[in-house]
Amino acid sequence: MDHAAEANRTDLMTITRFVLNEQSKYPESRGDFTILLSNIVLGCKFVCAAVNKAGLAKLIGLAGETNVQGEEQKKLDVLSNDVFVKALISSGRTCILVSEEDEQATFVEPSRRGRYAVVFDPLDGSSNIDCGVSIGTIFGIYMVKDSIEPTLDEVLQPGKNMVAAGYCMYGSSCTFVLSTGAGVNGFTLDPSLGEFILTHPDIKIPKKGNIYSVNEGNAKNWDGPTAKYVERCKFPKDGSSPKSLRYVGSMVADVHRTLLYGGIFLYPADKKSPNGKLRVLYEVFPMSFLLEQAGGQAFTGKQRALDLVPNEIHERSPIFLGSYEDVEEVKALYAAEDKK
Ligand SMILES: O=P(O)(O)OC[C@H]1O[C@](O)(COP(=O)(O)O)[C@@H](O)[C@@H]1O
Ligand SMILES: [Mg+2]
Ligand SMILES: [Mg+2]
Repeated sequence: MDHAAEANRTDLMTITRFVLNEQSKYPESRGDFTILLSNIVLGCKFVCAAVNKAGLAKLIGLAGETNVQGEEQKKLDVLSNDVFVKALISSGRTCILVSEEDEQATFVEPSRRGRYAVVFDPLDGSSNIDCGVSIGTIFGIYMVKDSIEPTLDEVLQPGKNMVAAGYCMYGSSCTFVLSTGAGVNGFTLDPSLGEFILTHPDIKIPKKGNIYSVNEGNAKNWDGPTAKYVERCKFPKDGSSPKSLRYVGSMVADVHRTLLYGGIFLYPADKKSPNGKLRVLYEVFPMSFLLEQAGGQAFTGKQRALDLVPNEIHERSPIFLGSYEDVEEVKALYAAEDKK
């Protein structure tokens, strides 16, 4: 192997340097975003370490509280939430925080306020914590108009207005995936260095995939278009081979695989949950932002997911996201249904 040529082709890039490079493209930038992101990265490293030793450090199991969603909180849900609230406030760059684990939004006290609002799911895939299956953290960032007297309107707005979104997956390796509106990049944590290194530059999702990802246990309650679409995945009429089913039950893990391999992830509405299960602000929006930035698309069953305007911070929405052509097929089925 021609090491020199190889060395000239690749770049040993940490996430800090990557974001500083991005920042240098905006001469007027004060570095606020870079500081905010470095605290989010620190929070992810902290949670990654806690997840890795969860079984040893008695961090498995329930915390004994219930969150606003009526879900029993896991110890790691509570710990991760505390870590991110601290990391975000101590960045001095945020004014509003919306967390899955907190009923109300947190308004940062004036002396520590900055001009970003952060919506986040501190620990996603909670049902998989105790069995050590991949889980993650999801976040979205808005630049607020008025950091002096911020109101909830700063976050109750379309996802397309976010300035950045990302997730960190705590799996066989710890992977941080980020978009600041100019493509999607993935970084892998080198535990020996404690550094996130650029390993997945400029991620582009394949136009079409051969994987579908859904909790088929809800099938009896699905609406017509969803049932028809999944039927087609299993019994294609166009002579193509059936899609493979993959479902981890952690949105971060199912979306990460979809982003890299292509295909579609869906959590549709059904008779039991007419708005689906996943939350608009800190699950649907960040993942839809990343998918669109990678060349895929995200659809609610009615509209482009990023055009949604939520009315309240824990609002849910059905979601179909993934490869462009696969989601296009779902959109056609809903359009046909609407015509009936
Ligand atoms: O068990 P179900 O109904 O398939 O739901 C799985 C979905 O619920 C979630 O676990 C909800 O997220 P939280 O774990 O953050 O509450 C998603 O990660 C996942 O996609
Ligand atoms: Mg979640
Ligand atoms: Mg969660």
